[in-house]
Amino acid sequence: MFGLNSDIGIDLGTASVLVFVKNKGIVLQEPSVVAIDKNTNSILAVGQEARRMLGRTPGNIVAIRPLKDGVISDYEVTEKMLKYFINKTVGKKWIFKPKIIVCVPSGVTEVEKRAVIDATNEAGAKMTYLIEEPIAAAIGAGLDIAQPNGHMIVDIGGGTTDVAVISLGGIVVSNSIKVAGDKFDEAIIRYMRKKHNIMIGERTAEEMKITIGGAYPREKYEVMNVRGRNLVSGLPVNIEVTSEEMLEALEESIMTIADSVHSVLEKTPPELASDIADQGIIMTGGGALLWGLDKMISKRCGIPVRVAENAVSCVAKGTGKALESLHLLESQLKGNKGRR
Ligand SMILES: Nc1ncnc2c1ncn2[C@@H]1O[C@H](COP(=O)(O)OP(=O)(O)OP(=O)(O)O)[C@@H](O)[C@H]1O
Repeated sequence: MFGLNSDIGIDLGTASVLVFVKNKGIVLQEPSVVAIDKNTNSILAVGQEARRMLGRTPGNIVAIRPLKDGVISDYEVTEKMLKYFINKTVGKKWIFKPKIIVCVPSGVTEVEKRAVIDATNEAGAKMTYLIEEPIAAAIGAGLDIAQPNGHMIVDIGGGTTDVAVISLGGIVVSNSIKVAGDKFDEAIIRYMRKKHNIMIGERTAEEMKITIGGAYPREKYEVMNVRGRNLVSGLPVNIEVTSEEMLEALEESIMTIADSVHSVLEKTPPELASDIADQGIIMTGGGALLWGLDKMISKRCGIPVRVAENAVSCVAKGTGKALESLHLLESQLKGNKGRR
């Protein structure tokens, strides 16, 4: 427990949830997965423990990812998951309920924003504020976004890729697409089915992406032994897959992301575009760690690209920093009072 009045920042992601507690830093990082007993509708596990059950549950148990494409797809389960993580980080007994800042992708609709605010309020917030992911990512990456200077952030998560040009603390041009880490995994699953007649699970696909996946040719081939089920015989098989094959599997999704960056650059006012050309593009989010993605985007756009330090935790860190200056931001952030 972290005291009786700990305001918190939450990176409520499709793949993972990170919680930042004021004066403590990031105290929780867990997968956004909840395991539920269908017979009793009770929660069996949340986070890491529930993730281990994905694809491995008997009939009465379902392991659910309640967010899809960066937004809430199962409201009730999201609320339960949030409640669990909030209790885990600030304890169950508050004298004062915490103020909570939650990140949302830049393209979300008013209805989607409302769902995040309501779920967070129901989970126990005194007041919920929303911050756009690229702004949080930029702050977390250590950029001084308050200056009249253009920065480009490409935040690649599990469900969404947010591309934004930021200046004077606000977003000038942006684009949010539903192509990110999850789509990479789906592309690998499709590739394995088509090319090798093998069915693999989500977790295997993610492991392949992290181990041998890439967006740019490597100097030396990497090989991975992959286990799946042969679609013809129905039996388990082992095959070797190379990093070259992964380039083919991921090409379409990678090009969609590179095109999105390119199109935002095309719409960027010239002064800001020249700032970005000087300083380079900053990539954040877990998806930014895909091998060679920075090189690939740099080649496509002709601008240097670098992956931020601790790319996965930038958004949560930025949310935390916003929390520290909540009194200054209160008028800018979209807020809503908790109901209880
Ligand atoms: N080393 C790596 N190489 C490639 N992909 C990676 C690596 N590490 C993590 N990822 C991918 O990053 C994605 C998760 O990133 P992150 O935690 O930033 O997403 P999120 O904030 O939950 O999602 P979103 O912002 O879209 O809601 C997953 O698809 C994961 O597989």
